Amino acid sequence: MAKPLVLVTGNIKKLEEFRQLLGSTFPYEILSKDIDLPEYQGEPIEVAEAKCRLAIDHIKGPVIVEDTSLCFNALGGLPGPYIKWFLKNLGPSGLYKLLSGFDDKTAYALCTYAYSSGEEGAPIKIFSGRCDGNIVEPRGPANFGWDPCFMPQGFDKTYAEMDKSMKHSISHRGKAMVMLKDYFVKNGVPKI
Ligand SMILES: O=c1[nH]c(=O)c2ncn([C@@H]3O[C@H](COP(=O)(O)OP(=O)(O)OP(=O)(O)O)[C@@H](O)[C@H]3O)c2[nH]1
Ligand SMILES: [Mg+2]
Repeated sequence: MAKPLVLVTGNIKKLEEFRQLLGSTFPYEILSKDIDLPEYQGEPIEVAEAKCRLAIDHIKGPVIVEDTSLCFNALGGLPGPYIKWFLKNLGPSGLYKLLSGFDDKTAYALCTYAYSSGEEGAPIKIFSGRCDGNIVEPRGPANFGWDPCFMPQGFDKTYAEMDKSMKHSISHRGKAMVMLKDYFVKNGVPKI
């Protein structure tokens, strides 16, 4: 029997959105595993690849990992992959204040999925999704990370103020998931 795909994440909200986006009709079994993977430094793709390599060592089968960046254009793309620590220490309102000295409040959210079949020598496949927007004063429920201070371009609501189906239809994660699903539809999952 084929091994299930394992999404390795320690973040319950990411897992929740992953399951919602994947939908119930996805034809493969998905398990999740909370392994506290190290937070790597580097470009988003390098970070996702490094996480994926480590996840393969743990799972020894097909794995998916996700890394999320929030990039402020006025700061040359920072915090980027380091958003977790900025958020932890500053909160959404502190992220907004970080840009108080800049006219440019534009930012983009980036979701990078890295997938490997886990087989010896198998490549790591990358699927990225980007959503452009602005950093605003926090609005809406503070249920998930920086959602209250990110307002996607062309909308007057923050991610936090949107209902989930609206967020999913335009979000960084929603866009990455379209590509990930498309890959599995075309290639299937390995029978190992
Ligand atoms: O408001 C948000 N809307 C989102 O859609 C979203 N996606 C991720 N995040 C936060 O951004 C950081 C990424 O760091 P991250 O990718 O390393 O995740 P993580 O360490 O929490 O989990 P993982 O690495 O075990 O999968 C973490 O603080 C996440 O909570 C989001 N916040
Ligand atoms: Mg992490």
